[in-house]
Amino acid sequence: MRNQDNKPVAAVLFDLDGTLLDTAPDLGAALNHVCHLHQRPAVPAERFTPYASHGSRGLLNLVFADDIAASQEQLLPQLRQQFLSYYHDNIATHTRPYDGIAELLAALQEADIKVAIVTNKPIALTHRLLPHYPEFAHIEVVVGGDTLPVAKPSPEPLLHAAEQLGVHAHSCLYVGDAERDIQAGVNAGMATVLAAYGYISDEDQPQRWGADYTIETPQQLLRILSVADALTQSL
Ligand SMILES: O=C(O)COP(=O)(O)O
Repeated sequence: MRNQDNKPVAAVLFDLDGTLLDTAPDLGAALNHVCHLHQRPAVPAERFTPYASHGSRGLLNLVFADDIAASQEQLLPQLRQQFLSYYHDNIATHTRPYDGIAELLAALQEADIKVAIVTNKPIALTHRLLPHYPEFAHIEVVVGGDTLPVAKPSPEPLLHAAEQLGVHAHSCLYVGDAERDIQAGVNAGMATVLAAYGYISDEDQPQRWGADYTIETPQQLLRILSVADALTQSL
């Protein structure tokens, strides 16, 4: 694949939740822990999974939106602390890379395409989570939601990752499953790929997000890279 300047892609930047890792089961368990503490019924997976890319606040809002609003946000820090404390202690119980991610990352490595992770997950939790998965061991550039003063949809975290990788933003591809991911990629001047296998809810209208490409499986990313033919033979 070539970018607007007809240059090959030098780096692929990935969102984490809903793109590389299926984190929803552990995030949902944290939500249900908070529900239990507050005597609320547990939320089924089909209800929380589409919101798993929206962070602790997005998930807590599924149950506690009215309470948070009625308390004028006073309740949020307590709920968030309860959520994050449980998640910290149970971060990699059910979380797994999506099928094909290990092969995709290996193929990119073989093709000398650099890779980084740009997530809105707090960086301390990200660094706690990633070592559970050996397929990410070679990824040195990881930008979290609080690495900089601003998070996605700001382009800054993506530009920071490109700088760390030593590549121009225009030669990067950003892959993510949420509107803020596509906005951040567009704002950063990167080509954008919507991971349609991730966490997308019925309220979302991903066809309006303006992604340059859409993939239904991680392997499909190779098809949209100029190296696809050579690499897919090695898969
Ligand atoms: O934890 C979040 O806020 C979302 O994380 P993500 O950016 O990797 O989807």
